[in-house]
Amino acid sequence: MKSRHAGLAAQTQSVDQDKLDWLRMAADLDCYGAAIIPGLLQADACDSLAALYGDDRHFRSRVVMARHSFGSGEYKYFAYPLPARIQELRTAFYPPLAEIANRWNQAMDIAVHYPATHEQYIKHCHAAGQRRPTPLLLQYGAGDYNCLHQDLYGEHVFPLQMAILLSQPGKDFTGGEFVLTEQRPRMQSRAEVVPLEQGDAVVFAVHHRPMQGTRGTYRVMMRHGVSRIRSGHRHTLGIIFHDAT
Ligand SMILES: O=C(O)CCC(=O)C(=O)O
Ligand SMILES: [Fe+2]
Repeated sequence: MKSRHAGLAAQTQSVDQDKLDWLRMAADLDCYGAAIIPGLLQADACDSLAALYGDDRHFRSRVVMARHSFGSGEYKYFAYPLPARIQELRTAFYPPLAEIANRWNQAMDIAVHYPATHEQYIKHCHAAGQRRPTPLLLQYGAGDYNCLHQDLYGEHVFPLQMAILLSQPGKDFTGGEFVLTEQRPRMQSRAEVVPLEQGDAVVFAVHHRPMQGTRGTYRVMMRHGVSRIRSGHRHTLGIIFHDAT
């Protein structure tokens, strides 16, 4: 067990290893469907990523959430080539998350196996017509919110994704909590609020995860969203590992 998780950490060399506790993260993902990575990005890195929002050369499209009843606020999908830091995060986090995803698929009896590297995985997406990049920057103002949803963009779904809070709660904005819900079969939904500081990442299940019950393993449906921003502005970087049709 120990060596397997040491192996996980060794694969994310371009991110600060001291910040990563894969044993805890894997356990949190198994128990709650989400895990926090405290202080993944420094404040200046957060600020410069958030500042990209105004420069349309980095993006392939802009979505005004209210137009699609997704909530209120807006986001932009990055274009290829992704900014270096984002490409690096996507590549570095994929291998350890693929190990967890493969373990989950085994537990849920799903016959899909994720390859070891993101480069290999994205080739599968592209071959299946999912060629458009999905990393995104989100921007919310006072009164905005993000409805509970799942980021599915085609047949190929990598079951874990990551969001990094780029703004500072209490200073840049108030409200705007990251929220997850889980729907267990024939049971009422449970909500989980994920407390994030600026630069923290949350890794979470995209659409479902296995849960050990008394009569075996079952699938829990997961959704995520953001509660209403009470004041100020909030930016998030979203890293989704599959591409879109
Ligand atoms: O703004 C947030 O915290 C949520 C972003 C989101 O929905 C995503 O990254 O997929
Ligand atoms: Fe999302």
